[in-house]
Amino acid sequence: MNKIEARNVDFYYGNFHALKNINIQIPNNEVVAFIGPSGCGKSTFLRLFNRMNDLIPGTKLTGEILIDGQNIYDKSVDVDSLRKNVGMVFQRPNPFPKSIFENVAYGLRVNGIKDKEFIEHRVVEALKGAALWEEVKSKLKDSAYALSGGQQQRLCIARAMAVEPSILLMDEPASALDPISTAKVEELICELGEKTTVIIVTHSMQQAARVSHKTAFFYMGEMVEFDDTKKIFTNPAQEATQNYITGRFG
Ligand SMILES: Nc1ncnc2c1ncn2[C@@H]1O[C@H](COP(=O)(O)OP(=O)(O)OP(=O)(O)O)[C@@H](O)[C@H]1O
Repeated sequence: MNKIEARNVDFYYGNFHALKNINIQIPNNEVVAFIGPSGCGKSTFLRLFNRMNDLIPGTKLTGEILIDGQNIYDKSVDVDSLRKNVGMVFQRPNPFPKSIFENVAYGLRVNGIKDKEFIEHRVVEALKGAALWEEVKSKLKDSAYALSGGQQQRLCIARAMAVEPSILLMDEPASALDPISTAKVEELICELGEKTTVIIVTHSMQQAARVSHKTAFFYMGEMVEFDDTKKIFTNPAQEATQNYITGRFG
């Protein structure tokens, strides 16, 4: 079964038709990149997978989004549990005004976990998984704001991963980072993709090529092409994709 499937998805902000009849099937434990020019709908589509667009008034969705075979817009779906299973990392690191430790423990506490040892274990594992442990192990009680931007972003990844989501959504996660931090985050994405389905929106085609197994190209609200990343970047089926990857527009 596919991990994520979109069937005939249309999405509107008021009268504006932002996504047009999107169909996609995303397998389990792969990294998928969404690319395309600014305003083509990548982030809008990404946010449908954890129902983040529900928070925007005047929006309308038709069609279905299935995760593990279940339509996540079904009335019976509990949105909190959905968001626990579908984590998200944003463009700018957004740590909470709390200690490094408490940032990562946050999701566990919100989920009602009280076992101190368990929480400690999970926090350490998540920080190690986010390749941040060595840099922060001696200052777990310090404010997260004392970290660099790149460290804060890895902290946000650790925070998202601490509750063990099976899907991680990343909206331009490295666009605010320097090249060294970007390389660390990219390495992390490759590792996470071994046990998590990762969807990453990126403006960097090099980044998409480095981290993803599959790539979807969007243009003006449509998904023009979805295929193996190698194919998209070497021999795309559509002329619009070819034009975009060769820098003829966007
Ligand atoms: N909250 C909103 N209200 C109204 N229109 C919106 C809203 N968010 C996005 N849009 C519009 O929907 C379209 C798609 O936006 P979206 O942010 O999904 O594009 P994108 O491909 O992620 O762009 P970028 O690469 O610049 O982040 C754009 O035309 C945008 O102006």
